[in-house]
Amino acid sequence: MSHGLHIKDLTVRYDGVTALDRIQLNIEEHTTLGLVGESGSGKSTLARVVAGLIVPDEGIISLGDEPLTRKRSRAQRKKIQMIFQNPDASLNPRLSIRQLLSEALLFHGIVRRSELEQRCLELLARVQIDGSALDRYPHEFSGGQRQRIAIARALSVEPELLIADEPTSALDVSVQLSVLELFSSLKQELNLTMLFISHDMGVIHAISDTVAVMRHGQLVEINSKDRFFARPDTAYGYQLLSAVPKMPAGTYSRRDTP
Ligand SMILES: Nc1ncnc2c1ncn2[C@@H]1O[C@H](COP(=O)(O)OP(=O)(O)OP(=O)(O)O)[C@@H](O)[C@H]1O
Repeated sequence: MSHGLHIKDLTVRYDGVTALDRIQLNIEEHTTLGLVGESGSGKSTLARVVAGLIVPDEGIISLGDEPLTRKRSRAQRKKIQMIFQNPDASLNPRLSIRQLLSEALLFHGIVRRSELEQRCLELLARVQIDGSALDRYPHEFSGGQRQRIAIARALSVEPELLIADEPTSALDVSVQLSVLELFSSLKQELNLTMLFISHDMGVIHAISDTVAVMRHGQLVEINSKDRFFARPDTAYGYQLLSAVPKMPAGTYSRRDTP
């Protein structure tokens, strides 16, 4: 089996409700899969089960040749990191940025203590946060900056797969684009393999190589980004694309006109 993520017959039920129904999916190494679908279609459940936060009822998740066990080892947990919609989900408010980054680095034995500070500064630089942040606390930063710090923390352990579940949706519109641009540049620089969830087709277009469409717990279409946006294979894919509001020419108000 090639590197990357491989999912076979993955099923998750919540109290009898089938949230994921025999999902088959591969994400090739160094590519980004954009996952779309209406609210309640199962996107977050897929993210959480791949991240190991939910145990599936059935199915197999493998990274490269390695099947991930139901109870994951520390080494397996390190390999898949997740960015949430709300960065506070992964940033303990009582820890300084230095502690937040160091904790993960030491826990997984990534660096020696003597190299910690240097590595923390490199991680912050990678997400365009000034080194003076090290001894500050999450609440001292804006939402966009906190999301950058959460990204630095996720990247600190050099994961094989990064999962981002609506990572820009909770941010001010003014910073959404800059965080998306950060994901795009990290993707290039670090050759990341990503599962990226968004309901925003513009975001999916900007970041994805492949697009997967979920509906009622099933994957109904998997397509290359270019093909999906030019001509989706399914009527449902087409419906999702046509629901995107378009700005018809000539609708700018006078105030916006230079
Ligand atoms: N903890 C839970 N307990 C019971 N049912 C759940 C739970 N989490 C999700 N569900 C149900 O599972 C289905 C899939 O939900 P999920 O959150 O994965 O969808 P989603 O596509 O991520 O939606 P959204 O875009 O709104 O986040 C829905 O029917 C939802 O109501």
